[in-house]
Amino acid sequence: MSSPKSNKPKIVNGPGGYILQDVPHLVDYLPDLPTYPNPLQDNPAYSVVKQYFVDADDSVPEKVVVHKDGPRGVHFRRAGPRQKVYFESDEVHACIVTCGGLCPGLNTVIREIVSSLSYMYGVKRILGIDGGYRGFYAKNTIPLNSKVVNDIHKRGGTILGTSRGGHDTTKIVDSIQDRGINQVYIIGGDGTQRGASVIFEEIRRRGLKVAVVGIPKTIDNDIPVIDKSFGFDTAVEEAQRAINAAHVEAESNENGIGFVKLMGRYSGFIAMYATLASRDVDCCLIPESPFYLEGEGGLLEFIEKRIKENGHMVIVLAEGAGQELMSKSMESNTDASGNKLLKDVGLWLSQSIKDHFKKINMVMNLKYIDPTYMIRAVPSNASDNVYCTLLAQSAVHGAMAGYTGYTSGLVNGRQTYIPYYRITEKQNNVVITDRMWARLLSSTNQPSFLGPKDMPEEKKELPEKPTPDGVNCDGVVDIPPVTKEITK
Ligand SMILES: Nc1ncnc2c1ncn2[C@@H]1O[C@H](COP(=O)(O)OP(=O)(O)OP(=O)(O)O)[C@@H](O)[C@H]1O
Ligand SMILES: O=P(O)(O)OC[C@H]1O[C@](O)(CO)[C@@H](O)[C@@H]1O
Ligand SMILES: [Mg+2]
Repeated sequence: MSSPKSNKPKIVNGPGGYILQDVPHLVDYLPDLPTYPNPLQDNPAYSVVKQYFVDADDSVPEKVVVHKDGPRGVHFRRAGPRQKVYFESDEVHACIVTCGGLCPGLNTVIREIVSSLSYMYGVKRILGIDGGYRGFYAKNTIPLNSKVVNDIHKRGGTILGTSRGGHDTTKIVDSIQDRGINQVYIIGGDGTQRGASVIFEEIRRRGLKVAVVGIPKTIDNDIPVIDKSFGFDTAVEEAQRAINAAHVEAESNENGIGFVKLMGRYSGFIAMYATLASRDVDCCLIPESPFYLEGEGGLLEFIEKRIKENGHMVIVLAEGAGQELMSKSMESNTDASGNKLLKDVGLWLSQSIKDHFKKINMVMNLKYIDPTYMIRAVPSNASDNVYCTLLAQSAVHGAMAGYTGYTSGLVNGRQTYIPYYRITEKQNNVVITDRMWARLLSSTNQPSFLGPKDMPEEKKELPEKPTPDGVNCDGVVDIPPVTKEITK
């Protein structure tokens, strides 16, 4: 058994400040692995496609907006099939697991991983892990094939079941090893990808020929680097139904307020995009943008003004917004994964608004709509289905090509392989000093509820300054990277 070589990030530096934040490969710690011709070269569907195989040097830039004299910046390895593969078809024993909260498109991703493995690479042994990470050691597995998954994309949820908590690395890797699994596809959010990273490290430590692949899932869109997560568009679309209903109710009642609470624990993307899409919303409240209720410039003053002007209004609230305003006595707990369990800000804020209008003796009709789970329990829409298909196919191509320890993700419209540390190092949040939030503020014509002096310093997006050696590492972890120079 070979010993692991290095667990440091693989960084390749090139001319003009080019940086490739590369992903691990099985040969990093198993250097003598044999390769095989990719079976796709004999597949009639692909043999007609010119340049179907991805060039080994293809990479995708993280940032597409550049300055004339700026460095070329960070790049990720382009996803797709390679000429050579590191697994023979009948050698592959794959498994798929889904973890964390539900998200539209989970079943599509499962279906497409199974289809890609079966139809493109002739793989016959694929297992579903039942009920998230703990399913590896506490439950029976579910055999998967093209027939079993044929129409699952039409259903919401995950046919494999999901859970929070239960990540016992040793037991999970023991189970992988005992079952002879050599490709692990892990679909989940930020917590899940952290778990995948730990599993990968343990597999590398044990020197196993096992590819560990993450597929990012989160309707909150809180995973960094990627353009957006699958299911997000579907969730935003579904939220429109609630906002429409809120608008109809608000318009039809005297001084009506339609009030919609949407998901978004720490990141308010769903509320922001649902608001931008709808145009019926007068006020959007998200966790990243603090607000206050009472007094000049406060939320209640704004609501009163808008009602007096328009006779009705619609408010969209992300569940994580305004948590700090609620009584400290309303204790919050954590879930099995350690995520903060939120207090119900929707009910609390509805009551506060009602109390305010009672106090000023003004008629007001508030209708509170909480579609929380409805927006994530639906099957994915057409565009998310296509997205899920590309993600799943890319994930499979990467594992077959021997890459491991990566998340398959869309960056600037291209499929890429992203090293785990970039996915887990921080959370994706709405930057309220960014143009997108400004666009929302001008669309709703709501105040920011912040004076310029209150602007959180750390949220200000500073122009990127090159590091002294002329390259911009943009938050790369502080472990010294394994660096290689490209000279061409
Ligand atoms: N730091 C970590 N190390 C190992 N495992 C983790 C870690 N964080 C979370 N996990 C595991 O990942 C799984 C999913 O985590 P979590 O419940 O936070 O959901 P998630 O993947 O972030 O999805 P979402 O938040 O979008 O619903 C859980 O089984 C949890 O035990
Ligand atoms: O009730 P559950 O399943 O823990 O999920 C709730 C959480 O899941 C999320 O949708 C993230 O997946 C959050 O927005 C929400 O707070
Ligand atoms: Mg999460």
